Amino acid sequence: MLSVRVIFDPTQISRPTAIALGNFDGVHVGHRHVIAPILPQSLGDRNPRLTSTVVSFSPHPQEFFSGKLRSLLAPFDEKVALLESLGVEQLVLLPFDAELAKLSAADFMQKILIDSMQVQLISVGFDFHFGRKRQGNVNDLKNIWGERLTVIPEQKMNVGITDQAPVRISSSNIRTALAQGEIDLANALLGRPYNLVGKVIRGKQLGRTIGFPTANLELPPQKCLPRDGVYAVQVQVNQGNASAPAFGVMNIGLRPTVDGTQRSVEVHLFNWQGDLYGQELSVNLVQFIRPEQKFDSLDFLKAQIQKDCQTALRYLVAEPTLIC
Ligand SMILES: Cc1cc2nc3c(=O)[nH]c(=O)nc-3n(C[C@H](O)[C@H](O)[C@H](O)COP(=O)(O)O)c2cc1C
Ligand SMILES: Nc1ncnc2c1ncn2[C@@H]1O[C@H](COP(=O)(O)OP(=O)(O)OP(=O)(O)O)[C@@H](O)[C@H]1O
Repeated sequence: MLSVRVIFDPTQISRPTAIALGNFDGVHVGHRHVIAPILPQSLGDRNPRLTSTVVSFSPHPQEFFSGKLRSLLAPFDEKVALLESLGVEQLVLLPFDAELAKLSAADFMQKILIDSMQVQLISVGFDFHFGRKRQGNVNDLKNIWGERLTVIPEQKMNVGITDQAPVRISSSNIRTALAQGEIDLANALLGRPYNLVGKVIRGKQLGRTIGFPTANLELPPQKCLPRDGVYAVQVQVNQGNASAPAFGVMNIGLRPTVDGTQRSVEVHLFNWQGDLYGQELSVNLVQFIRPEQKFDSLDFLKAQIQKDCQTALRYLVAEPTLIC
């Protein structure tokens, strides 16, 4: 597979281009509909010269205006890997600054899309807006690109078994589902299990004293964490070029029983022996089991973790495959 080129400097853009425009945090099911028309396999023989390109802003406009970092479903490395797995050839990160924020919709189309990127084909979602104060919309793009513009209608999903209204597939709805521990919903909207990838770092090493050693994960600072509590998880232990699958339980939280003050993300792997320090774990969330609690003693905590492991195992064996 070709690796995706990441471009921060607009003079380096490989052009002419076929582009999908947007932020694409998490590269969820809706995003994949928007990206599909500009992938090399869709361009085919009709447009062999166009570079398949995703265009986002960096920093995200909300970060620029608020001065605050957003929490992300897929921080930079993860986003690049996800786009690469789809077959995207180029990710252009337009530097969002005061000057770009001031560009009118007409100037954005002329200076950025036409002059700088030589855009031949465009795909966007129905509600895409651009230019100063978000004044530009799909009609403005249509006036220039005509039939060469694809507008993807709103993608929704039926979830649950009752007569609930379909849910919009959006990064915001996935973040909300994670914050509420609704892992089934988050995973359905993403089209894959929500995943935490991090290096194993040293904890207080108390876990082994209660019979449940845990691998403490170091995650990218902007990674969106789900609700604090205990989860059933599928894990890949990445050791150099090899990787080994495992089941386990994960706790996210402050660990009030041992007077923890910093939020930690720790995983206990079933039937695992050996040191994991420095190795990378890729953890798929399968099911939220319970909120974190303060126990009166380590013995009570230990008894509860034993029950958590049994509960997790029931969910995990019911999962058809181990997808990482
Ligand atoms: C499945 C599981 C559930 C846990 N639940 C709680 C909990 O409800 N309350 C709590 O204070 N700590 C909880 N913990 C965290 C333990 O306190 C922690 O693993 C232990 O203190 C070891 O920490 P260490 O890895 O820093 O040594 C849980 C850990 C695991 C693996
Ligand atoms: N459910 C959807 N249906 C159709 N198009 C979508 C959908 N979600 C996103 N898009 C489109 O995908 C592109 C990237 O959008 P963006 O990343 O802002 O999406 P989002 O998931 O709605 O994010 P957020 O929830 O943070 O607003 C845009 O062109 C947007 O219009």
